[in-house]
Amino acid sequence: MDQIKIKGGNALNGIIPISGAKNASLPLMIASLLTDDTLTLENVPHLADVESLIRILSNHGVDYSVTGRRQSEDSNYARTVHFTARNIVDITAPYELVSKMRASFWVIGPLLARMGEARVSLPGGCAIGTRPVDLFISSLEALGAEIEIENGYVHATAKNGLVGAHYRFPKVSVGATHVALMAAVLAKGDTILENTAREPEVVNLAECLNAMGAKIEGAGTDEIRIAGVTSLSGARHRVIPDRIETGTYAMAVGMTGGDVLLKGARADLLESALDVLREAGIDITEVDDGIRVYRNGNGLMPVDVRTAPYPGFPTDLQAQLMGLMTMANGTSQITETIFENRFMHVQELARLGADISLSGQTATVRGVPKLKGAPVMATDLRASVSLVIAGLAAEGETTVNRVYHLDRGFERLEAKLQACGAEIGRYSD
Ligand SMILES: CC(=O)N[C@H]1[C@@H](OP(=O)(O)OP(=O)(O)OC[C@H]2O[C@@H](n3ccc(=O)[nH]c3=O)[C@H](O)[C@@H]2O)O[C@H](CO)[C@@H](O)[C@@H]1O
Ligand SMILES: C=C(OP(=O)(O)O)C(=O)O
Repeated sequence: MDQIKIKGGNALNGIIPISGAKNASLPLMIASLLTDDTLTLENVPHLADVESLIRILSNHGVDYSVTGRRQSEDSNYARTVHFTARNIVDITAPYELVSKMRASFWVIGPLLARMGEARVSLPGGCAIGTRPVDLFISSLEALGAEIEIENGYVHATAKNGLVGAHYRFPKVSVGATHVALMAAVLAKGDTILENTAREPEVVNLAECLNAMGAKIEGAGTDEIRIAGVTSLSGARHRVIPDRIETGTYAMAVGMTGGDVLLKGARADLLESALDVLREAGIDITEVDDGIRVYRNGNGLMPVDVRTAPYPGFPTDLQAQLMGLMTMANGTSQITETIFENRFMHVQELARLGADISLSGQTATVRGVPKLKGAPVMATDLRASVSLVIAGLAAEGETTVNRVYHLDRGFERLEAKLQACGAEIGRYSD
């Protein structure tokens, strides 16, 4: 199993290209199930989750092809991928595939809308919480689906098609918003969805669906209105830059000091996180081709933060912020409000010398003057990268085990950091 080894202490200086967003790519790829025409997505990152979803879509009968880099593209890696779901050959998403990646459950929306039936394995919980699917079920039922749960599978049917409805989510959910949106675009009549997630990835999906011929208004607000259409066509659409990768590297620079251009990043996608980093004393400026992050030798200020749905501080940056605050000049309080168990990184950061205590959903982080390298264990995607951030500043060597978690969501992490002066490498044991 691969390990990442880091020799801490080097400042980061240079350019880090920001990849296409994992959490935008996944729903966009799933949207290809809604049409028999080709959906072309630009700026799709090379990630384990993208590859897993390609396997799931292939099982439903989706063909895909990748085209090479074009003259206008400055990244060697961004891919343009074409997805064609000419014929859906299987409406079942089996346990073996869905259990590998939660977002694959989302195929339930387009399969139901296009085929009138879907049978999708329950995704189950994961290291960060129980993650139920009740909101997916109640919103699809509102659109006229009949749903039964049998043998670990959600079986949804709408033999005469879905019907537009007025539905209010009792709780904000990114995934359930994506799915209800993808289902409602092909429903008969109008749908109003209230208390919807406002995440930029929802906006990116709605723009793609509109380019395919859907009639959606209000994405990015808490009320989305959809006028159903009978069919969708293909389209060409670009995946937005990854705001979580952006925030992660900004925090890495905050941790080590240095001066880095996050090339292609969009500040408007993560204002609340950038505000927190400014409060911590990191210099952040929006420039023509991205975001410049700079910190000189001054210490970091502590911050108090609560995670919240967009536009609040993202839960997907909570672990990284905790890594950063381990070396602040004072005590920070970080409260997790989205997932009940997203603190697996606390004990691993403690192995590096961090002083963190947990009470309920709040972590109190007392800054220490230095961290010391140690072997640590990655437990989930964002927890893993918080250990990398801490390792970049720790004295001596940090070995991060189980790095397959990182490969789910960070494209070429070691190469990007090495290019800015970090001593970091991957080894197989
Ligand atoms: C692939 C992807 O985009 N994943 C993101 C997505 O996950 P995901 O879409 O799974 O997260 P949700 O927004 O749905 O979850 C928010 C909260 O709602 C709860 N919930 C959700 C659905 C449901 O039917 N019932 C229910 O109770 C969840 O357990 C959680 O406590 O948004 C999360 C919150 O920003 C991010 O951390 C994930 O990175
Ligand atoms: C929690 C995440 O992903 P997922 O919802 O796929 O588990 C994440 O991207 O941080």
